[in-house]
Amino acid sequence: MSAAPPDSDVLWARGIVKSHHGTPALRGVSLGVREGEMLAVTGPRGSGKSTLLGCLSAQLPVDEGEVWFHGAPVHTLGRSGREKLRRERFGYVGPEPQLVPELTARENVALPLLLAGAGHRAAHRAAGDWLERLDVAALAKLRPAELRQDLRQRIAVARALAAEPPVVFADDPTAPLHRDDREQVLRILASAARSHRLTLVLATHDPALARFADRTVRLVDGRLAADEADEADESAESAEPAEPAEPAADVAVAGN
Ligand SMILES: Nc1ncnc2c1ncn2[C@@H]1O[C@H](COP(=O)(O)OP(=O)(O)OP(=O)(O)O)[C@@H](O)[C@H]1O
Repeated sequence: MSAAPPDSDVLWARGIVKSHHGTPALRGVSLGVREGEMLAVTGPRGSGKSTLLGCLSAQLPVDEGEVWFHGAPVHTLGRSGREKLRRERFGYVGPEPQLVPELTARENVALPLLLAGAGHRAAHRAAGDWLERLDVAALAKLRPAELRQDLRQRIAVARALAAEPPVVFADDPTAPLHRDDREQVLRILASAARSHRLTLVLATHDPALARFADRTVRLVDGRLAADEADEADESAESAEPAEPAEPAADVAVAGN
């Protein structure tokens, strides 16, 4: 029997099972992500965080279970449907900055806007604005090979946000950054998400970074830790909109 996803959830997953070449990575994960929410997925190395983000962001097909985006099934899409969904609706920042080497920083950031149909001038103006927000405007004309990895990552963050997709996935996005820079980049991600009402799903094994989120779920060995699993099961079974998340007491980031 299959209940419909709650209207309040922009992303909703039930019973996701996923293995990599026979190695189980997710063993039945159910959760909902509310619109405009910043959700942190924490857990030790190898607990399945990247795999979960891969399944939610339509990069990886699930072996079993369901993934829904705005009430439409993702788990039934083929490769090209998933690619289209990713291109048009999702932003993604991985642990390694992946930029197009032939393009300048500004061209890299403008790319998703151009693919979304923006005009050249508007795309480049918006790209310049995002580079400025990430404190890398001075690097606009440089190519990735001319830049340090932490600076490339700032550009990758600008690129993920530039087209203001409804959902941004950030998989350990601060990994290549110096400790002092991590908080700043996280703040920029969080404040961009809040001011533009983007939904942000952040994987990190650093609890200090998870405090930026509205809500945290913890994966252990491919499963949600007990309290979160209970909550997710209830939500999946009842298909009722869940209560708004209580922000953690130490959430330090304000709206903008
Ligand atoms: N491409 C792959 N091929 C084989 N096994 C994989 C692959 N990707 C992940 N795994 C395995 O799946 C499990 C979950 O990995 P995953 O990368 O999702 O965890 P993670 O919590 O994101 O880890 P980390 O914090 O180190 O990034 C681990 O046992 C990992 O070794």
